[in-house]
Amino acid sequence: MSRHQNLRNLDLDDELDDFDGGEDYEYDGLGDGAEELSEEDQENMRVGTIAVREELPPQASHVTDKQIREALWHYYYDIEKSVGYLVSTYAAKPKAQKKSKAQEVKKIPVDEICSKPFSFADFFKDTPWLNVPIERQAILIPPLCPKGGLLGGSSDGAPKISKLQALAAARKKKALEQKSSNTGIEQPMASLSLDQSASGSSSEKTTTGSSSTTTFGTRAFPIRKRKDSNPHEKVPKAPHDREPDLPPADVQMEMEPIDQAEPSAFANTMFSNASSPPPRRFESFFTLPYMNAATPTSTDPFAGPSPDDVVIAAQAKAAGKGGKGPPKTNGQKKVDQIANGVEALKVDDTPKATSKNLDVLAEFKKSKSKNAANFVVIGHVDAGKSTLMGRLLYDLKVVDQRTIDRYRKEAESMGKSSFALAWVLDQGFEERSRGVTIDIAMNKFETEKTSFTILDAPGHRDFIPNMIAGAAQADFAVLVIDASTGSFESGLKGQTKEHALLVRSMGVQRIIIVVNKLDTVNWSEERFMEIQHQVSSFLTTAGFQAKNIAFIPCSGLLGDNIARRSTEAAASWYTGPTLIEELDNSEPIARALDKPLRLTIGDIFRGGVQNPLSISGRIEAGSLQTGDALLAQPAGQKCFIKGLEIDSEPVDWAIAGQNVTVHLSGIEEQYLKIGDVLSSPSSPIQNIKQFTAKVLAFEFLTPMQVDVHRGRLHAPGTIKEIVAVLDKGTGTAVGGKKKPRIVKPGQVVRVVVELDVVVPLEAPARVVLRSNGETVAAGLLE
Ligand SMILES: Nc1nc2c(ncn2[C@@H]2O[C@H](COP(=O)(O)OP(=O)(O)OP(=O)(O)O)[C@@H](O)[C@H]2O)c(=O)[nH]1
Repeated sequence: MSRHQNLRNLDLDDELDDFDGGEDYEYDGLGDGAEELSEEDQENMRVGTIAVREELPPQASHVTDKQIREALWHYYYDIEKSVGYLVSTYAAKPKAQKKSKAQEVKKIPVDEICSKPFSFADFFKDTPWLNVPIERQAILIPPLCPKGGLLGGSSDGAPKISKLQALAAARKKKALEQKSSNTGIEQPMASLSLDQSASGSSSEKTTTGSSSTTTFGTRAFPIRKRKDSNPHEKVPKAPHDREPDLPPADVQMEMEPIDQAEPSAFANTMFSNASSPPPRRFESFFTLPYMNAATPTSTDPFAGPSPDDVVIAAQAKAAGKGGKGPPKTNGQKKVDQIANGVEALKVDDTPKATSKNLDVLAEFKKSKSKNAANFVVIGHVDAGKSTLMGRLLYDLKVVDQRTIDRYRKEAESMGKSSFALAWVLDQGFEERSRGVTIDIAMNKFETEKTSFTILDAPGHRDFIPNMIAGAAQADFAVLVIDASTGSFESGLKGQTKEHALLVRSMGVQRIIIVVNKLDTVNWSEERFMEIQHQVSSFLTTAGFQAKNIAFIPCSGLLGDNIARRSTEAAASWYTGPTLIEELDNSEPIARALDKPLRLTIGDIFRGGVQNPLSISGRIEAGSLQTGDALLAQPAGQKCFIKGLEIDSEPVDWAIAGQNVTVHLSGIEEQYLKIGDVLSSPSSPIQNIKQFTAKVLAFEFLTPMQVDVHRGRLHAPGTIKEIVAVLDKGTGTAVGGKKKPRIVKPGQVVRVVVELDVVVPLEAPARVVLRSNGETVAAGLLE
């Protein structure tokens, strides 16, 4: 196995067992010192060097062992490629072969060629008439589209004139006309005027130039409509508004008196002189909406105050500052009046905090509300997570029979009948058509003691960020394992381990393992025990305490051991609790009720009539009530709570652990994004650009670029420094003062991460570091 395969097949358990305490090591496979290579690599290198040496041709015999080793390293011990590389790089190039006589070109002195008189007969002597050898024939490639010519079309058989010719002809003609100054002479060019073209027979117009005839009528390609150069002049239109046929653009320019474009302000300033005709006013062309006859017009566009000046002056006046401005015109006064009116109409929309000033903690104690617990459902793709939760909701009558029947019908029509239960959670079209969960699905159900929120996380590795968002809100996890033959094993290599490690490193302590799809292995107790054995040893290595791990054999599809005990005879060996019983056994979770408010935005809703801007999320710490002021970070914008909802019911207050919808006022939508944090302005969360965290490495870590995830917050950053490798048990630094430059998977390290942007983060936030789509580490801010 090469070093690369080694890395891919790395077994975390073995790595943890082999871990020597985090000594530094530097890896330079290309150094001469073979001691830096693994034993396997050294052996590969030795055998490879001998093999390459044997394969090398004599002219490459001078290649050194070092060069051979470099080539082997580069080509992953591929002998053939290494030899090829060495020969092409180091072997002496074969001397240029002597050219054969036939190839030799006889050099004829230039003088000789030039002095010889040229003879066509000689030149074509080997190509008898009409029998030119194929290799000497020219190939004519017809143009893909009709050749572009003058605007106005082709000349249809008549000799074509170029643009330049047409222009020259027109100029010549004009000059002649001027010379003759005979007003009675028919001016042929006048026939090209727009008026004429519009009124005459439109299909064919003939113009006779001094030397050529151009037919406008048959167009080989569409012409671009030429803008009427004199828009204020009314051009009689042909009946039915038919577009007149136009002459070539450049010819037309000669014929018509051209409305010159008005020089730019810059040109006017630079080049205008007294003799220049006064620039034409645009007002004569277009009536602009804000112009009327009463508005005084001036030839100097900058003579009066600009619209901005008008508004600024009006505002200054309204504020009582601009009393001593220059005398104002009637028009300006009018504008001022309007501006003042608008100012007077302006409503002060600063929301008034109509708080009931409740003692939320006392209200909470009084309310005797049930325990609230969030759990995240994790596991490898297709382990049956959504089906299991759909079944759970169905058996608890949270979802009715009619809905399930409808899902079943719809799923059947898409050829995915086995996904009907999963559709209770997978609501998106893509999720349903692809049969995979993409985003976190939130559903609620209640047992006697507890009100649960299910966070159904996607199993697919592409959606790990969504899974992280779910894990960040979870009090405990339900890990679903597909027990069917082969699936457990592939799941273990896939997301089963990654998910379990992620939730643990994010602070989740309790985990329930659902050994699912046991119906596919006929409820084999042996299979269950085998899975239990392997998974529990992995979980304890990952840091879960044995007392916080529970295993339940289930079939999500059929509903065995979920809300009811299995009636299968083959499953009679199991006498433990059902999944619901196990969930209900969970101890109440201690909440940070009396800490400052922290609410991470999980979703943003906009456009409601009564509540144009609302957010939802889980209160991580503290409490809030209607009328409270909030601070949205990182934007640093203050806002107010207009209303609160829990489970779509309006409430006056909410407390840590609850998922809440907050209707906001006093803030623009642009200041809020998913992952932002709402806190109380008196104890705000700080925006930071750098943090230190204690993380568990899942992959090799070096100072490298990473994406930092905290719930739904994602931000790019860099591991700036690996401060120390830590002892997993005690958390103290090991390996002396020397800072490690690389961290092995399985090591716990303290790292300093610098972010590209400021984000609201504080200890002990759970963070996950990802790189190139892989989770590389996860842990807690210090
Ligand atoms: N035989 C059997 N099949 C099951 C069971 N549970 C789920 N399945 C099937 O497994 C397939 C995948 O189920 P899902 O519930 O979509 O799996 P998932 O883990 O939610 O998938 P992702 O969310 O995409 O990771 C579906 O065809 C289910 O019908 C079970 O207990 N027994």
